[in-house]
Amino acid sequence: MSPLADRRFLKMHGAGNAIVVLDLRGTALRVTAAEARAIGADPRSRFDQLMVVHDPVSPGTDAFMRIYNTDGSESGACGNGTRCVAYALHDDPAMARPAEGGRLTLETKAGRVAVNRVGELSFTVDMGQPRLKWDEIPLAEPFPDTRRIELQLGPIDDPVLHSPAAVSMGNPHAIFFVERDPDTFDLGRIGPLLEAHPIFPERANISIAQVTGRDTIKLRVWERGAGLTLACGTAACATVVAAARLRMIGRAARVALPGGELSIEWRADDHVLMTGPVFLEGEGTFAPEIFAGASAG
Ligand SMILES: N[C@@H](CCC[C@H](N)C(=O)O)C(=O)O
Repeated sequence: MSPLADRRFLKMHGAGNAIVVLDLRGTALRVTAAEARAIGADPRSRFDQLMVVHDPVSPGTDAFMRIYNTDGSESGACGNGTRCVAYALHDDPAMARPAEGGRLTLETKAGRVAVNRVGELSFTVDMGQPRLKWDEIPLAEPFPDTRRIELQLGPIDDPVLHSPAAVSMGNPHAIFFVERDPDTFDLGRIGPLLEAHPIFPERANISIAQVTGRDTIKLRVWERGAGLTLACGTAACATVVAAARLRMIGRAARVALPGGELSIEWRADDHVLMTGPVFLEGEGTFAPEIFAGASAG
């Protein structure tokens, strides 16, 4: 029997990105990859990301977050999930602790992020500094320090999809800028091929972005380990950074995703701020039977 049986969770979304929040503070429990897959496979707790809240690790932080994709893999960052965790730590009666009011500092395996509440259901996350040098985003071979990767796409065979920008926001992103509506691309077919392209030994989140104005971008994302999602906060951040570096926009933009809109600002001090909504759909407890056969990591 999994120790997660009957544990309470929150079902939320951030701009359409499906998030489950699980509070494991005060315990030594750790979610295995198999348990994460089992939770995501149950329609009651279906998620794009499972955000597991642990006791803080470093001084000056409020909590440590482990972030799981539907395939059980872990990520160093999740923008939309971070806003959901911040909401839970502020407002959920079972999770909020009086000392946690105001600004929160949350830690992941990729580093710290600071979160400010800017509205009842709206949060701004300081996502930290983007990493742009090729040796800081996992790539299989050394590449010249040019702004884009040259990819041999083979089976994709679409002359428009070439030379993505690569940006790490604590997780790896490859962004294809295109001049037509991202909806006209078959991202469900292209995404898995690119996610697993041998150039990305840790795989990558794949974005198709259209700059629609001086401060507006339309974006669709195939997420590493999760597939097509309605929104991806770190992809929106990475896309604005890449577009600004390519002089396609200024340093701030509203990013329209299928599930909602995020406002991104790449500040002069190099930090990327992401502002967006959260929505609480409900809560539940994990049915013990979903973990049958899910004990292996
Ligand atoms: N949806 C997230 C990103 C989640 C992690 C990603 N799939 C990865 O594996 O890096 C977001 O809002 O940033």
